Amino acid sequence: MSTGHPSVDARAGHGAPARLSPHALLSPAQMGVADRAAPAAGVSGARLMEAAGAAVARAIRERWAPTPAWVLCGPGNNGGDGFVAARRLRDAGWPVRVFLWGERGALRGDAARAAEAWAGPVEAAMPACLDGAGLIVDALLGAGLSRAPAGDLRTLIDAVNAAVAPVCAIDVPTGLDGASGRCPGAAVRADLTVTFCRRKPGHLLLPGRALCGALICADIGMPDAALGAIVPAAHANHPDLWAALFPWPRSDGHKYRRGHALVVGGERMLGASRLACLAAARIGAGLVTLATPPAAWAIQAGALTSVMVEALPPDGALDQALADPRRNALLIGPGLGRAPQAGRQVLDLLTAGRPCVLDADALSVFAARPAALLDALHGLCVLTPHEGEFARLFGPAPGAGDDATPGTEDDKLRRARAAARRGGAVVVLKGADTVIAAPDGRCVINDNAPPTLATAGSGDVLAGCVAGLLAAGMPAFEAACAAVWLHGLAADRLGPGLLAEDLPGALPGALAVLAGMD
Ligand SMILES: NC(=O)C1=CN([C@@H]2O[C@H](COP(=O)(O)OP(=O)(O)OC[C@H]3O[C@@H](n4cnc5c(N)ncnc54)[C@H](O)[C@@H]3O)[C@@H](O)[C@H]2O)[C@@H](O)CC1
Ligand SMILES: [K+]
Repeated sequence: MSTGHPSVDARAGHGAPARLSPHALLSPAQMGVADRAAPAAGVSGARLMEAAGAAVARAIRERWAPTPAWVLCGPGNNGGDGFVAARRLRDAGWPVRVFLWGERGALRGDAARAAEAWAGPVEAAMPACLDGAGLIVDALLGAGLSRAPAGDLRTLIDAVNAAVAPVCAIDVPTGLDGASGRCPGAAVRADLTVTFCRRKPGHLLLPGRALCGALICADIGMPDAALGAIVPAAHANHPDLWAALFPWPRSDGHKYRRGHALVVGGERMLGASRLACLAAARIGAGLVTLATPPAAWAIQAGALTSVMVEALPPDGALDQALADPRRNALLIGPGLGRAPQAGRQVLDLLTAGRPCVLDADALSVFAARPAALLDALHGLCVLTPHEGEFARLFGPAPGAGDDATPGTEDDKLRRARAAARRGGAVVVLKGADTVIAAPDGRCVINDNAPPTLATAGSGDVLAGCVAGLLAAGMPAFEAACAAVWLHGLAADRLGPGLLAEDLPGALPGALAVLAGMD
């Protein structure tokens, strides 16, 4: 069994099923597979549903003081979880009312039994029923979303969102596609979402993440054997995935052993390449050299202290800069500009066959001829495009109004994975929900980046972080995951008001947190 992250899926022992990483993200369809496999592994669906509803009731009681809880149940097992949660809250002394969207007689299996066990009144769900609620529990639809909510359901969702009471969603806010994070219509906005067993990509990808509110993933006793054959849709970024490969300085090391990053800068936006250089040095490269057009040399040399600055020849040729093989990681893009020689420089760097980061203009300069870049990439390359740069190379994202079928993963995961496969390189598709994809199909979603990172120059810092870790010897995919995580943590520690130039100086604090996680 391969999960894409063998390093994190430890074997429990001889003959025991593999334990799926807690950072694995399972699509709703994969959760359904586990659900159906659970009884054969000794855990019935009814037991899972009881554990799920109990976990919801527990999470609610931990977050809110007793208040009238109105539970909206739908026609499937998500509704069944709602009936269990309602019973558990009532048993704890809370005032509870249950409203069903659909016919009572249409409930089946475990959900029907959960409704029986509730043994209380079940009213019809309609928008006016929300009056008087102190808390709304959304158990309308979960993993079973099969099309855009319409008609009555849409009206009900709108009413939930208009109500003043806080909302706890079971599994996913109704209307959210757990596979993609997209909402093919209206979706509930929750304050708390309680999901089960493992998170889904849609809990981390936007807009889904923003609809979930606080997220709790509860253990409901899913047996390992039921999860064993599943290859996760992705993983959530976490040091467990890459910390074993993190290139901490060695006590017997010297600066050359820590690697030498070469950054190729341009003639304008000089701060961009400086930010990248400082980040590369802070995160772990032993030496950093900035190769710059002659016209910018004096300014760059005057502004940088621990980074070496050298002038390129007037035609921008890189043979001299690349002559020293100890310059083992290359970065081009920040502040590069789109002059004709920029494209040639990018291709020359790729020809060197060394670990290489391509960012910003190094990508955009190929907008009119993406194949020229994509055919030249190799497995040691990391591309760090934002959505605009990505679209120039790989085509536009589906529009916001696009009616993707739920569960088809027509989203950032699919696009990043396809781009990585096409280029044969690691792709970091940036955003508040950055996705890192490898050509072999591994995919990681990052969720620690604060919105304050949306500021000029933060991408240059990220590109420098990746280059610094490549120079220090980390493999490309793990270097990209580590850089994105440390970049997010550094920003988070700075808080509001951060400028990109604060980030390199905040990396030591982020590195200290990482070191303390061992
Ligand atoms: N390990 C697990 O995954 C567990 C899952 N459980 C629950 O089971 C849920 C999944 O149950 P189901 O597969 O029954 O799915 P749901 O309960 O989400 O709903 C399925 C029903 O909704 C209908 N439907 C879907 N989209 C619709 C739309 N847009 N408009 C109108 N009707 C629509 C379907 O036709 C189907 O009848 C999970 O979300 C979770 O809450 C728990 O009971 C226990 C364990
Ligand atoms: K729900």
